[in-house]
Amino acid sequence: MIEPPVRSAAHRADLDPPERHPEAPAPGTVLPSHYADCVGCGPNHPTGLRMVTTAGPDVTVTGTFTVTAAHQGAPGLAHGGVLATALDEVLGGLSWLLRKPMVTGRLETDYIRPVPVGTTLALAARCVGFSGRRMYAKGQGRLDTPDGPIAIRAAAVFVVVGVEHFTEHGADMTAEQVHDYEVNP
Ligand SMILES: CCCCCCCCCCCCCC(=O)SCCNC(=O)CCNC(=O)[C@H](O)C(C)(C)COP(=O)(O)OP(=O)(O)OC[C@H]1O[C@@H](n2cnc3c(N)ncnc32)[C@H](O)[C@@H]1OP(=O)(O)O
Repeated sequence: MIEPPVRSAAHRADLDPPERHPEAPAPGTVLPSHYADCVGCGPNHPTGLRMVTTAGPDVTVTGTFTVTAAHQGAPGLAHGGVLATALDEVLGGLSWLLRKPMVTGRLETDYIRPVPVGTTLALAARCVGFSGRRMYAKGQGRLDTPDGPIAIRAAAVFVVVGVEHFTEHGADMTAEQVHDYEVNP
């Protein structure tokens, strides 16, 4: 039997408010790729999304993703899982402003409009608040411009983790490299 998910990314009213870290990159700063082979932002990934993300005010991030033939599901249209990846990446970028390593615990996505190959999605993410280690966030993607029609929306829970999450479960990652993320965005 396949069990359905047991949790929700809908945020409660009593969250601790998001706090932009005092050393967060200034609004307008282009955020670096956190890993050169990342499918979301890595410049070395052959068919990755090559996303570029930018710090916004408060605890917000914007980003762009241009859909290519490598990202199709139906002919000429973006695959839904790829679009979820784009949302995951821009939401994950909130880590840079919070200066906390975190991983996606839950990602809920509404697909509102088809996204044709050649579209540049204008993505945005905002931290809604915290409950313990859980960071609640919301995101959206608009067609072609930041005021274009909304194509996708997301609600997400990220879970704050220690560096051992990456050093124990991942590859090619030392605690010093993870520390670099914390001090050298
Ligand atoms: C400064 C750094 C900058 C870096 C920038 C990088 C940019 C990155 C861009 C990349 C973007 C891409 C990013 C990616 O793609 S990240 C890759 C995809 N995600 C993963 O691989 C995560 C896999 N899951 C796990 O490793 C564990 O299950 C985690 C670590 C998540 C929790 O296991 P752990 O044993 O540690 O903790 P816990 O089980 O005691 O739970 C702790 C708390 O969390 C709550 N909880 C747990 N799961 C969920 C859930 N699903 N929904 C809602 N809540 C959840 C739980 O109820 C509890 O709350 P409370 O009961 O205490 O209140």
